[in-house]
Amino acid sequence: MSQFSYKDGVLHAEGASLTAIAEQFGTPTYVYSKAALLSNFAAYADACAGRDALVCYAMKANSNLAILDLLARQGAGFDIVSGGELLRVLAAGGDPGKVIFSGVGKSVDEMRLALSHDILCFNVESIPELHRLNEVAGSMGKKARISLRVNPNVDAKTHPYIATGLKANKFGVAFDDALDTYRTAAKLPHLDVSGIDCHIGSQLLDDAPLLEALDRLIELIDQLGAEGIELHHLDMGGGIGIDYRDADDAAPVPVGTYLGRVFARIDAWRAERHNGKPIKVIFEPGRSIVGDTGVLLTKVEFLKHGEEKNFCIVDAAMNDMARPALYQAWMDMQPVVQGSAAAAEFDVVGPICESGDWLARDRSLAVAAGDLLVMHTAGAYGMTMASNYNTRGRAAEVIVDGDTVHLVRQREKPEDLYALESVIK
Ligand SMILES: Cc1ncc(COP(=O)(O)O)c(C=O)c1O
Ligand SMILES: N[C@@H](CCCC[NH3+])C(=O)O
Repeated sequence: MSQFSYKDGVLHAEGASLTAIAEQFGTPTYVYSKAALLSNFAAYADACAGRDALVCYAMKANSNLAILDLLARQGAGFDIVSGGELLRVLAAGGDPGKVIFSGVGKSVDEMRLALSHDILCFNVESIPELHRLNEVAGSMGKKARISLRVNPNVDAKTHPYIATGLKANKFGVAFDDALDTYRTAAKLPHLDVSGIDCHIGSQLLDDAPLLEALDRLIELIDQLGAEGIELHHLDMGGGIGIDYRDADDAAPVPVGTYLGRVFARIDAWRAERHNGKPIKVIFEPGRSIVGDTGVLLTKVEFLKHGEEKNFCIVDAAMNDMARPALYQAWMDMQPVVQGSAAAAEFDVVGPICESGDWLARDRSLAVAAGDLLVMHTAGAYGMTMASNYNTRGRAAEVIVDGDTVHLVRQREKPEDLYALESVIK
């Protein structure tokens, strides 16, 4: 159930009115619902109950410390892609023993940091990375647990910029090279070959491609087992999509249904071909944990009636939310107060000097200058992809818990944005 709903014509996040939040904290502001976050995580935790499974939240989707802290307290692990993300997990009190490290370009320093905190596993994406990790671990007198990210060459049927499991993508080890790469890994003295993983793309509404990828991973686990290379975990990556409320989109498969299908396949395989041996299952969801927990609250600066189009110019921009500009993503917009003006068709745009600075196109909106608008389903890949383009400070972030609103990130002040710079004397 959405935690964002109208009460007496005013949009609320849980028990807090978005008008009051804008008055207190200004705009643009990301507003998250704690109840929505906990309920999304519970969908994964419930489906994993009683099983050897771990949910490693892909924190690139939203890495605010308060969100990490709430998830860590629910038992979440974390999927990280940089040393900086590991530092955030530690700062939020997360358990490094539940951290997996993904990404194609891990640096020596990042490997050292992760090894010094004894993370659960490195998801390795190439042979040169295997050698680098082996050397770094050796120099520290450690063994690094690794899994290979295998590219199952499955079409995820999502936007090309967020599909990752095709041969043409930079990610993972090619399926046909995987056996050889495992053989190489197994010979390296400072690596402990522990698992296999894949991640075929993001915002998948159907789980069929994910299950196809699972079948391919299982095939490899069988082949490796026959050579004496025993794997202890299987990591499905992230990818389950969410409902952006776009009427053109199909409904996403529910999380519980998807996980149920994964476990059913794994159980059948273990019973029939794996001699009942255990295998831990890891998931790396990002968007489906945080996407619908947040809105971006913004104010209308001006309405501008052009020759061909009407523009609703707001104080949020592509630096706050890049998804429309980057992927032509459709994000739902609604006024905070219902019925303040007659509806007209607008492009909702920001103040940045780029024609690509738009948040929504061709939308019927009943708004006047000075009104508040929200962009829905903005909790994932919103704030984490924000920038300071045009020397704009990034937005504030608040979390609503019942009728209490907690400021969890202050608005950046423009005068702080050049603090690291200096002129040549
Ligand atoms: C390796 C990896 N794991 C997990 C995720 C999280 O994906 P999603 O937000 O679609 O669940 C991503 C991002 O697509 C990723 O690259
Ligand atoms: N940033 C993308 C998703 C990419 C996921 C990272 N592998 C989005 O906003 O949809």
